Amino acid sequence: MRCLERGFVVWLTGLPASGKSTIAQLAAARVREVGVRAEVLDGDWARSTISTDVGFSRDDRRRHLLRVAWVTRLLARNGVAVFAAFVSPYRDVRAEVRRIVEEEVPFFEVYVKVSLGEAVRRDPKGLYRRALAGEVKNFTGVDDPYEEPESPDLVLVNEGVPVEVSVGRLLGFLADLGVLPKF
Ligand SMILES: Nc1ncnc2c1ncn2[C@@H]1O[C@H](COP(=O)(O)OS(=O)(=O)O)[C@@H](OP(=O)(O)O)[C@H]1O
Ligand SMILES: Nc1ncnc2c1ncn2[C@@H]1O[C@H](COP(=O)(O)OP(=O)(O)O)[C@@H](O)[C@H]1O
Repeated sequence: MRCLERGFVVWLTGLPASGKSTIAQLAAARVREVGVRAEVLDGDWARSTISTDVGFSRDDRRRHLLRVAWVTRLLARNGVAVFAAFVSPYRDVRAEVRRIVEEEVPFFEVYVKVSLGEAVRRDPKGLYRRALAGEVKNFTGVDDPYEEPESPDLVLVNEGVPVEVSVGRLLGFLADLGVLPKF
């Protein structure tokens, strides 16, 4: 497995259940298939390891995401293709994340877009149901904001299409930019 001359960070943002982690995992697997090192970081991983001390208030999410940004930066500057999948609902915090990462490596904000209705229908963890019942507070999309990206590098409408289509679009985008070999 080889490192890239220059790694990069793909930052997938979107509602819970939009498909961020699935796209990140499948994209990383495809990158590894061509012999390049790839890493996935997502909310489930970070919140059970380096961010066990944070909840879902605005300040907590910010502290958590800036910490993650530094981890992605360290990996990418060592030649890893990094896929970070976080709800990251606030525009200003995403801009801070970008500033941290872009000091050293390319950063691409990718908006994984689905309607709230579709996210609620998927609800793989049953959290929307609990949030709508008032049992979970500050849940993004229900009683907490999701600020849509205004100028993302890429939008993946991950609804009404197989997830593989979104993965293909993401890898095509990265190959067109020349940061990854053609797939
Ligand atoms: N209140 C609240 N709001 C949003 N999400 C919640 C909340 N409570 C738990 N969860 C689950 O935690 C996952 C989001 O974690 P993240 O670290 O990605 O969130 S954030 O970027 O700090 O906003 C998110 O998982 P994903 O579905 O992977 O996005 C949820 O399953
Ligand atoms: N394009 C798609 N069409 C239908 N279901 C999808 C699609 N992409 C992902 N999913 C499903 O949506 C659910 C949430 O995906 P996940 O990757 O966990 O989202 P997130 O990381 O954004 O919370 C999973 O059950 C996943 O299999």
